[in-house]
Amino acid sequence: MISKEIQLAVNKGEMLPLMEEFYTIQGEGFHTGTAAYFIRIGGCDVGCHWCDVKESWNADLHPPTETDLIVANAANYADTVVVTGGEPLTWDMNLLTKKLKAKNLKVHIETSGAYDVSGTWDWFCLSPKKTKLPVQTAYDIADELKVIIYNKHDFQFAEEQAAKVNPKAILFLQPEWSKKEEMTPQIVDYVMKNPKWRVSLQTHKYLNIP
Ligand SMILES: C[S@@+](CC[C@H](N)C(=O)[O-])C[C@H]1O[C@@H](n2cnc3c(N)ncnc32)[C@H](O)[C@@H]1O
Ligand SMILES: Nc1nc2[nH]cc(C(=O)O)c2c(=O)[nH]1
Ligand code: SF4
Ligand SMILES: [Mg+2]
Repeated sequence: MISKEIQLAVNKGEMLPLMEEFYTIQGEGFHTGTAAYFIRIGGCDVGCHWCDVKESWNADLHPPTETDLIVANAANYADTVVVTGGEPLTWDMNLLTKKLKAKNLKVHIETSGAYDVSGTWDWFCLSPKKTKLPVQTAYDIADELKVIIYNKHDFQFAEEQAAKVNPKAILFLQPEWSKKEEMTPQIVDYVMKNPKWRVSLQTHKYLNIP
């Protein structure tokens, strides 16, 4: 059990359950190949059965960490920070993003968009999930839409999500990692037939980096 004071600080976004932070190369989506400092915040109850970071789900396993400390660490690395999780929008992201931006960092998010949007984002990557669809604001502000393809039906889901997202969003299809042998060729065919989409691969896994 954490104390009432800590719970209050977490509610205000002064502390966040930090799972890990690491400097690496953005592996996915529009900014693939560019250096970024990743902040992975614990806690998610969206429940994707193929989630590649299930250890993040239980927020209680990740120590509430001062937002100021997270920001101080991030500022020592690249000029771009990617906030991910878990589901970062489980928490109030206003203070974290305000403080990161005060250090002149560009602030990106990886999110399912399932919860109310907090924080100010230079890049908003929306990866919608069938189990908990995004809130309207997430569709409105998304810079990229990244749909995970686990089976054939997911192409249909991708089109439904593309119809909901703002027209400026850049559209990506990304194979679910365990199904990549089967689904990547189908994605390649699909993108050639439907060139409004682009292919996104989890390149960090091919590179053996975090
Ligand atoms: C682990 S999630 C964390 C952020 C947020 N909860 C979300 O889902 O967007 C980061 C990204 O990895 C994607 N992802 C998770 N598991 C995956 C898998 N097995 N194969 C491909 N992409 C995956 C998610 O869709 C999301 O775009
Ligand atoms: N290199 C690298 N790129 C990523 N892009 C999104 C990631 C995530 O887990 O949110 C991720 C990740 O875990 N590692
Ligand atoms: S929303 Fe993101 S972190 Fe949560 S289960 Fe799905 S992929 Fe994993
Ligand atoms: Mg990842």
